[in-house]
Amino acid sequence: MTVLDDIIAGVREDLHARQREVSLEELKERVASVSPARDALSALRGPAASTVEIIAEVKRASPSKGDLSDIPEPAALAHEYEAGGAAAISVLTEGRRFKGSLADLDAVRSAVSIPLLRKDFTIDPYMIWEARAHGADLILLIVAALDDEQLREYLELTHRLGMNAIVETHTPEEIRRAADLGAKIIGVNVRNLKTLETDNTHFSSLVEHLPEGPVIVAESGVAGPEDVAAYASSGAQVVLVGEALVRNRDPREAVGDFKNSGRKARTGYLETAQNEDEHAE
Ligand SMILES: O=C(O)c1ccccc1NCC(=O)[C@H](O)[C@H](O)COP(=O)(O)O
Repeated sequence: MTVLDDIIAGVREDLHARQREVSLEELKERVASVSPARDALSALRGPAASTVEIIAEVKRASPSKGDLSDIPEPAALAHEYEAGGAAAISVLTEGRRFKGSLADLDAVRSAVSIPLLRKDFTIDPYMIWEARAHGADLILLIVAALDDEQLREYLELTHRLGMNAIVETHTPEEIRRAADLGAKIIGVNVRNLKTLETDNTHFSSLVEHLPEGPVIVAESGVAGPEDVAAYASSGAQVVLVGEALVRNRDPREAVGDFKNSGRKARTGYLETAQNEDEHAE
C-alpha cells in the first residue's frame, strides 16, 4: 500500500461518516444558496504575463513533516495572505494527516474575498458539492488517484458548479492525461507520493511535456524566494506554498517577497523565450 493509498483509505472512511450526517440532496440545497464561485482562473492568470501568482496554503501538519504550526485562527492567517497579495488561498481540509477541516474552509471563506482552493483528496462527486457548499472556488484533482472516467466526470461537475480545478500531475504520462482532459489549470507537484520527498528540479524536467494554454502551477518544495524564482524561470505562472508560509513569522511580507522574486525571474524567462523565437525566425 502506498502513502497515497493509505491517505485515501482514511479520506474514504471520513467521507462515509459525513455522508451519513449530510445527504447529497441537502448539500445541493446549500449550494443553491451560496454566492457564485469566484473566477479563480483569471485570478491565477494574474494581471500581466510577467506576474507570478502565489497560492498561499493553510497547512497545520503533513504526512512528511508532522506538525508544522497550530494555526489557531485560520481566518487571521488567510487575512495576512490576502493582504500580502496572494491570488488564492489553499485550505487543506483532510483531517487525519493534515489536521484540516471544512470548518477551516468556512472560517477562511468568511475572512477573505479572493478565490479559495479546497485542497483535499477528491475521490467522490459528493466532495465537489461539499467544496462548493462551503464556499470553495477551486478544487484539486490528483491524476494519480483517479482514472480517466472519474477525472472527466469530476472536472465536468466542477465546471458545472462554476468552479475550476487544479489537475495535479507528477509524471509526463499524468501530464498527457491532464492535457487530453482539457484541464485549464495543471499543477506539477514536485513531492514524490511514494517517498514524500520533494525535488524541485522535477518541475524543470517536466516542463517540456506541459501543453501551451493551461495555467501552470508549481506545487511544493518552496523554502524561500529563490525557490519561487527557480520555478518562475522554468515557466511556472503560479506557485503553491504551504510550509514556508505557515512557519514564517510574517506571512504577509513573505507572500510579497515570493511574488517579487517570481516576477523578476518570470520577466527574464519571457525575454529569453522571445529572443529564442526571434532567432528561430
Ligand atoms: O505535504 C505532504 O507531506 C504531502 C504528503 C502527501 C500528499 C500530499 C502532501 N502535501 C500536499 C501538498 O501538495 C502541499 O501541501 C502543497 O503543495 C504545499 O507544499 P509545501 O509548500 O512543500 O508545504
